[in-house]
Amino acid sequence: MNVFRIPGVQLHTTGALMGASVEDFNNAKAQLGTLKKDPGNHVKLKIYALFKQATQGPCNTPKPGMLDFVNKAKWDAWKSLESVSQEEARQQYVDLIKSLVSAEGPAVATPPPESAQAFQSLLVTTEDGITTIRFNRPEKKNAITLDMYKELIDALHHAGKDDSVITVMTGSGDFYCSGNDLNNFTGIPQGGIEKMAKDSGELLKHYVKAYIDFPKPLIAVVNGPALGVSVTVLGLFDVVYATESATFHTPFSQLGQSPEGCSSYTFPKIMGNAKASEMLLFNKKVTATEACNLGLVTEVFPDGSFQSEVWTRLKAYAKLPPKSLALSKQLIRSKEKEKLHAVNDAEVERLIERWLSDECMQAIMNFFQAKPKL
Ligand SMILES: CCCCC/C=C/CC(=O)SCCNC(=O)CCNC(=O)[C@H](O)C(C)(C)COP(=O)(O)OP(=O)(O)OC[C@H]1O[C@@H](n2cnc3c(N)ncnc32)[C@H](O)[C@@H]1OP(=O)(O)O
Repeated sequence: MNVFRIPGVQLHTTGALMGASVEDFNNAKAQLGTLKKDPGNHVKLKIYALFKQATQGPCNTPKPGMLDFVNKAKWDAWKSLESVSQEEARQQYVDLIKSLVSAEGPAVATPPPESAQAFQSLLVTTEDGITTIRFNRPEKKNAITLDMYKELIDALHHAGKDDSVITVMTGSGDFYCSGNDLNNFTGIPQGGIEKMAKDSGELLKHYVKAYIDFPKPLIAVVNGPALGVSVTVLGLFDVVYATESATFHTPFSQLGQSPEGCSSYTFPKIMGNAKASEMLLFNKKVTATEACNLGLVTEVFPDGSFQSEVWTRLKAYAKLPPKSLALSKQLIRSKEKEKLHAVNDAEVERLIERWLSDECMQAIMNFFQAKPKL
């Protein structure tokens, strides 16, 4: 029995684990004991929670008392992963330990690999020639906060320059991403609501620009339902693989908003005006198969074999000549880059007006007053 002792947190590593990569999991566990630097309480709690979720599944112990701070923090961390499958938790555990160990790499002059950057709401790893950017707020269906937009811009910037061959975006837990975090528009900051809308517009413009200008093959692994801005930017990906239970929903008019992510141009181009209008104007939620028929999704896989089939394929892609891939992608995308930037500017300008509208404010209040979900 190995015990990795963190003050107040003990991980006893016994018992059989589900799934095929017990060896990876055990290796990660062993590597945990070699860490030289304390990764901090936030990361330690995440390690603890992922370990429990991977080995025992959803939290099944009674909630500790309020004054039992350490055990309550551990309980909350584990509980927050209740929608994460054991297989997913095990993968995240392995990914997180790898990123911590690679951050400590050999003490040499070269900076630690970009993939080692620890983000608050993302899990970014580089392995087998693939940089994976994983939305990592499963307890909030991977909704994107303002800071998360900045982290995603940063992660894409580094992925575009690191030594990986392709970049993959996917989600933790049972959702791919539920789009913009609607809390982004609730607190009115200093400078008032106009400044908030303008600043959000600038942030969104840079966020979408990061996709337009991304230099390498960018692949979405849509592991569950996708909403809003996580759907609209799919038109800027090179390949979109989806599990059969995934859905794609852009509830803009319901929220008093308007399309972003260049979808006002890419969706009609991909699927025709009428089908694009059903999604972007009339809030039609489509299944993975329907999205594939529309051309938004490249291929749909059975839920049971999705992860293994897709990652086997992606690892094969990552063995291809990197410069040929990047330069061919740029050839395909360069013709429309100017147009896409102009569309992004126009969409952001419209959204700034929408965010200041009564329609939008009322729609967001409705959401938080627990009106029927979208
Ligand atoms: C810089 C600014 C850029 C802005 C760019 C604009 C983009 C446009 C968009 O993205 S529009 C789309 C926005 N997204 C939504 O409107 C989705 C809202 N969420 C829902 O409808 C539902 O939560 C759901 C369908 C995604 C999932 O429903 P389910 O019943 O399965 O789960 P819960 O509702 O209980 O969700 C679990 C907790 O997660 C919180 N949450 C989920 N999505 C969001 C979100 N987008 N924003 C904020 N919070 C979200 C939900 O509130 C629950 O939290 P709780 O456990 O604390 O209650």
